[in-house]
Amino acid sequence: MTVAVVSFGGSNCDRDVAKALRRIDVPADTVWYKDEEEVADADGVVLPGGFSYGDYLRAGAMAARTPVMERVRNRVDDGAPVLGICNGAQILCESDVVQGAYAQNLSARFRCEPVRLRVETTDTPFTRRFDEGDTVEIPIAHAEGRYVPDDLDALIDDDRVLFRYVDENGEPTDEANPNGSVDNIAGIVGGSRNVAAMMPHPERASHPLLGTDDGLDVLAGFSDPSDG
Ligand SMILES: NC(=O)CC[C@H](N)C(=O)O
Repeated sequence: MTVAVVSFGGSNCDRDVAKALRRIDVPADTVWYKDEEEVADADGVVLPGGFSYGDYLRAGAMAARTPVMERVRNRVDDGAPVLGICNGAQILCESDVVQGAYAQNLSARFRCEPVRLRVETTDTPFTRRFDEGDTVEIPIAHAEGRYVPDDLDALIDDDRVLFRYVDENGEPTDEANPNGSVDNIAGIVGGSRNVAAMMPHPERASHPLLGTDDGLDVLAGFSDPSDG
């Protein structure tokens, strides 16, 4: 599986994700957003974190309107694994690939800290290595991370909540919610369960030296399923 990590002007986590993927033997490289054919040919796509176009208008709003997003949408429709991380998640919402929107954190502050997440569904490439209810530690770093779904009931009924922010007991409390996301939602699933959007950064949890490598099991969604 060859993964294209799409770099926009202002992306800043693109090389980190590509490196983390290569650590788990997934061939991955950054692809400039103008190189649309490379995205069209990739087996999987990551929209990485950062501040595309300086977060002007709303975070992700401008990147969502670049032509490469048509290619990303095609890969989603084809069933390829596609992951939006932080700014990438915002871009997926802004382009209506997944439902909902990201608003400013309730604290009105940029929050950069480790958070605990509970795996809410294992029926996605990105969580198939977990058991439902497992918790992982993966850092966040955002100012506009308050997830507001269009239709919360539909998300829940379709089992499309990927992660929730939880406390040390695995409970989705207000204190554990770093940004005021509705129902503590930290990640969601779209398409035919092959596309996911999440605010925490798995590439920042990809080596014991970073304090946790829990994120590698998420990125393993791009590995061949037969590798276990
Ligand atoms: N780390 C990121 O991707 C930041 C996302 C976005 N620019 C925000 O601050 O909300």
